[in-house]
Amino acid sequence: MKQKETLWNIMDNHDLENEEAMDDHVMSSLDTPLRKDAFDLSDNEKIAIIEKHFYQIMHTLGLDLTDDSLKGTPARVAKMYVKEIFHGLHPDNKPLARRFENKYKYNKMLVERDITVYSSCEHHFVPIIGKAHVAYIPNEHVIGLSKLNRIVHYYARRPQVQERMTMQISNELKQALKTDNVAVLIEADHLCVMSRGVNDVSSSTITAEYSGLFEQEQYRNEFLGHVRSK
Ligand SMILES: Nc1nc2c(ncn2[C@@H]2O[C@H](COP(=O)(O)OP(=O)(O)OP(=O)(O)O)[C@@H](O)[C@H]2O)c(=O)[nH]1
Ligand SMILES: [Zn+2]
Repeated sequence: MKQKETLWNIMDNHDLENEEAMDDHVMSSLDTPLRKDAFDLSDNEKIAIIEKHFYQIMHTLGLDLTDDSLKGTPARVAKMYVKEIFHGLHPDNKPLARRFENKYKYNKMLVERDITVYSSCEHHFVPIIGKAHVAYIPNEHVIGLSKLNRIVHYYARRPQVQERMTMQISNELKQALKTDNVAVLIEADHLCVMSRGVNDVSSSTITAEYSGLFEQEQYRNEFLGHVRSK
């Protein structure tokens, strides 16, 4: 209890500093807008602060936080935010995609399709659920297949808009693979569109970024053919 109080004091001081830092975005328009001091707190400090705030949200909604089923929820939500669904906000959690020499001289398209996208809408903090299809045509290098999935997951696990997520994944793949020949297509359902607001459960959102050879119709069509074939 003593330790928790100390952490909550850190939060109160931190909030004051944050107000001053609010407009202090340091990154490019493609980066998720994070403040300079985004990484000053440890994961455990963040969890303690979020837990306190989520307790207040539930309390304000009138929920009885002495109830057996509810009392652990603020801590559960806080841990889930920091360790799971917003895990991709911290650059330490970025997957390492070691490059291997393309020793087979494979110079055709590699497509990794149906990669699960589980993200969160940054406007409403509700899920975005869908699939990403990514492809590249190698030059000198290849990376492990699972790294394609990991790169998608890393950028999905943060508050997002689908367009930025698409561009972030595309840029990361270009850097990791040292080629511009990269395609990214994401099809996703936004719970903020389905379960509230306009309440449309049948629409979905498609975004795509084609670079290098994929700007040419021939390669783009081949990619789309692979994505659509089952
Ligand atoms: N471009 C884009 N918009 C998104 C994405 N996710 C959610 N949105 C939209 O963000 C907008 C936020 O608009 P607001 O008018 O401020 O929010 P709102 O009053 O809750 O809007 P409604 O959803 O129409 O009820 C909504 O139109 C959402 O559909 C996304 O990935 N990309
Ligand atoms: Zn939303």
